[in-house]
Parts: sequence; structure tokens; C-alpha cells
Amino acid sequence: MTQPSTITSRFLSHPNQLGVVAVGFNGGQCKKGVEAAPMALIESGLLTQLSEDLDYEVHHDNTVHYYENDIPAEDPDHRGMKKPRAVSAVTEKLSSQIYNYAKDGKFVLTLGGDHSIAIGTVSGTAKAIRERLGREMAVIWVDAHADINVPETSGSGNIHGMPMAFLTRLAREEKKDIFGWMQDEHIVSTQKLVYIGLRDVDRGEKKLLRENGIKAFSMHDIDRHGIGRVVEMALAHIGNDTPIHLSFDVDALDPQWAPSTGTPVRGGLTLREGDFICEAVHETGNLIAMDLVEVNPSLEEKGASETIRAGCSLVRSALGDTLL
Ligand SMILES: NC(=[NH2+])NCCC[C@H](N)C(=O)O
Ligand SMILES: [Mn+2]
Ligand SMILES: [Mn+2]
Repeated sequence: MTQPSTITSRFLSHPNQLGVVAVGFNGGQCKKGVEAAPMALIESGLLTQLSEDLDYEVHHDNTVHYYENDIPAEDPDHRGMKKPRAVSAVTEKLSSQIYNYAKDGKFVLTLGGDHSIAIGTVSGTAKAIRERLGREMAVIWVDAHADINVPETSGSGNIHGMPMAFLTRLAREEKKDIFGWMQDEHIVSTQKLVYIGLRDVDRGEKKLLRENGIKAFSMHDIDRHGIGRVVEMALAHIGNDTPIHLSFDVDALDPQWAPSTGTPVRGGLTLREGDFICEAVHETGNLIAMDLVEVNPSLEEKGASETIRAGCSLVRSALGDTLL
């Protein structure tokens, strides 16, 4: 049994209105299938649950966006990045879709797609929050990976391993068609970024996290303090007067709960720990947007329905579903 959330949202003018963007994009990594996730999540009933059980007024264009017309024919590697122009063009378009929902004070839910799309979602909400409230927004990034490689530290060249570098300007590119569209208003401070769930961080990324004093809670911290204390510390770092964008990579969960994902890493969060993070962030009343990314229904076919179910549970928890 579920009922609408009673938590009031400090930073939304229409807390019961939900803008949903379905992003069928896979160009930030090399495995096919992740573009089918938004459809799979919607077909499993996610949006109906949000409107019927949690009483949201869902604004959705009934389209999964594949951005076919935005993807350039010629897209050679640049600084080792794979498909840089495609990712740039898609995230630029997505950024303005997200901005349009966020500027009216609606909650924005994005269903990915691989994690490169966060370049679009986070830049869009960051800009809207600056304009609407004159504030800087915080990002809680729940993931097995830090996704903060600069092109030069990335071993794979996959841009889904780099979004936080472009969003914080640790990586910058002047070329207009390769993230040259990103302006100051799209950027997030390294001091307003917090990670939870990390356990597969590249050498160069560790150095970037350390040198920039970025707050990060790994699985080791969760083992030591418990998820309750870790979320409390993460929220204390952000402060209570700050709007929050939650970017949730389903691979933060242990493959036992979410096997259908492109880069699974053992030793992850239980489904309850993942849901708890979402519930606790909802309870702050400061959450303004959520991304759910990296569900790949074509990997581990027998686990796909489990992964989709886990994804739906995370989204419902972030939107105020409670156990009692
Ligand atoms: N969004 C993700 N699943 N990212 C995985 C990134 C893996 C690795 N760090 C890389 O740069 O390629
Ligand atoms: Mn990941
Ligand atoms: Mn990720």
C-alpha cells in the first residue's frame, strides 16, 4: 500500500508535478541495450505507479527520445573520447529539455540511457536552479564508479566514465561541437558533489578526488559506519539549504540485485541500502531531480526483470514511497 508523500519540498513550486524525460541513448559506452531501458521501465508500470499510487501529476511527452536527428554521421575520436560529438549533441538537447521542466519548479525525473546523459540532466537543473533561486545545487552521485575521468585519464575512452569531469570543469573542451556549449551556469562545484557506493575507481580518478577534496563514501565507509550514518554524513556535507540532484547509476547496487547493467561490480549496495539512500534524500525536502541510468535489459536476460524492478523501487523511494 502506498500513499502520497507528506514531505514538503522547499525548492519546488509544484512539488506534485513530475517532468519525465525518457532518454534512449547508449553512445557513452559500447554495449547495445541500455537505450531500451526507459521503455522497459515505463512498460513495467513505473509512471502509472507514480501517478496512481504516489499522486504525482506526470508530465511526459509519451516519447522515448533517441535523438537520431542530432547524431552526426562523422564522429572520429577526439582526445581519446569515443563518439564525442554524438554525446555532446544529445546532452546539449537534453540539457534544454531538463531546464524547461526545472525552470517551472517541477521535479524532473530522467530515465536513461547510459550515464553520459548526466552531462545534460545535471547541467539543465543547475542552470534552472541558478536562475530561479539564485543558488548553487548539489549532486549526490550513487554509483560503483566515480565517472570523473578526464579524457586523458580514461582507459576506455567511454564518455559515461567522464560526465562529472565535464560538469565540474575538471575537463574542458573548447570545440563548439564537443561540449563547447557548456557555460558557467551549467557547472557544479566540486565542493557540492558527494559520492556514495564507490568501489571501482580508476587511478587517475582517485588522484582527482583527492586533489580536489571531493567528498566520497565508498563501500568501505558503508561497511564501517552503516548506510544510515553515511547518508547522514553525505547530507551534512551538502548542508540543509541546498537543492539536490540525485544521479543514481543502477550498478551501485550489487549484481545480485541489478545484474543487467553494462559494468557490474561485485560487493555493492543491497536493494534496501539503495532504497534507503533514496528515501533519506527524499526526506530532506531538498530533492529537485533524479536520474536513473545504466539499466541494460539485454544483458543477463534472466536478471533483466529483477534489475528493472530494482530501478522502479529506487525511483519510487526517491519520490516519497514509504514502507509504512
Ligand atoms: N557509468 C558507468 N557505468 N561508468 C563506468 C566507468 C568505468 C571506467 N571507470 C571508465 O572510465 O570507463
Ligand atoms: Mn557505474
Ligand atoms: Mn555511472
